[in-house]
Amino acid sequence: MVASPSLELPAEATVAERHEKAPAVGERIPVHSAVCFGCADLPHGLRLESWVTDDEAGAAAISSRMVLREEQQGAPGLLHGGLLTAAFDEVLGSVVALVTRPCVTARLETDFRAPMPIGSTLWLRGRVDGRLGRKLYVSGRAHLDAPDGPVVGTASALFLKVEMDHFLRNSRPEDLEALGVPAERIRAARA
Ligand SMILES: CCCCCCCCCC(=O)SCCNC(=O)CCNC(=O)[C@H](O)C(C)(C)COP(=O)(O)OP(=O)(O)OC[C@H]1O[C@@H](n2cnc3c(N)ncnc32)[C@H](O)[C@@H]1OP(=O)(O)O
Repeated sequence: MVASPSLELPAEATVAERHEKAPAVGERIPVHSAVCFGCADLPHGLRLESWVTDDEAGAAAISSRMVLREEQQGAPGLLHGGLLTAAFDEVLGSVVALVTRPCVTARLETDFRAPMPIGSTLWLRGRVDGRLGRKLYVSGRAHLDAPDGPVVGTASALFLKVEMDHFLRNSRPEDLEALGVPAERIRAARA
């Protein structure tokens, strides 16, 4: 499958290795926010669990697991497609965070290759294919019921490195303050 032009890895892109302070191969990636729909242990969340994995080329890579639950149906008995895209957003965002942070999703393309029955487990993989300036090019695959099970979905995405100001300007002030950001700093970013 050919990615959309803006998702194609440019020839000048370089290998994106893990940051020296990122978790090591085999380590679990911690929940990055207690309210995250993707990784936090919330009743309504995806509850993805992720681990750092090895990569032949030395690029940042992760493996993730997600159990498909009753309340996630689209067609009867099958996973809602948007939730696979949400799962890829989390997995690819998490792998990018091993290289640099903060980053946000600019573009994300999902290919749905086979239905995903409720009750099964998705094993997802994410890899940073390359970096060029602020742009991180990533790809992912979802396997059914085993890390090497049938491929049910693939994704390509572009993430962009942003400054903390992105959140200081756009997140709700009360959420930032709950994280300990001084109100003064929030006001200054919005002035
Ligand atoms: C520890 C953390 C773990 C995280 C895991 C969870 C992951 C969840 C991640 C998310 O879901 S983030 C939420 C969803 N994304 C957003 O809310 C982002 C909303 N969009 C924006 O804020 C801005 O559009 C964005 C920061 C992405 C870009 O604005 P900028 O002003 O910084 O970029 P600019 O427009 O200058 O473009 C920079 C380059 O990127 C390119 N670009 C920007 N948006 C693009 C796009 N959508 N598609 C393709 N290319 C794009 C643009 O063409 C340009 O290319 P060149 O440098 O070659 O000229």
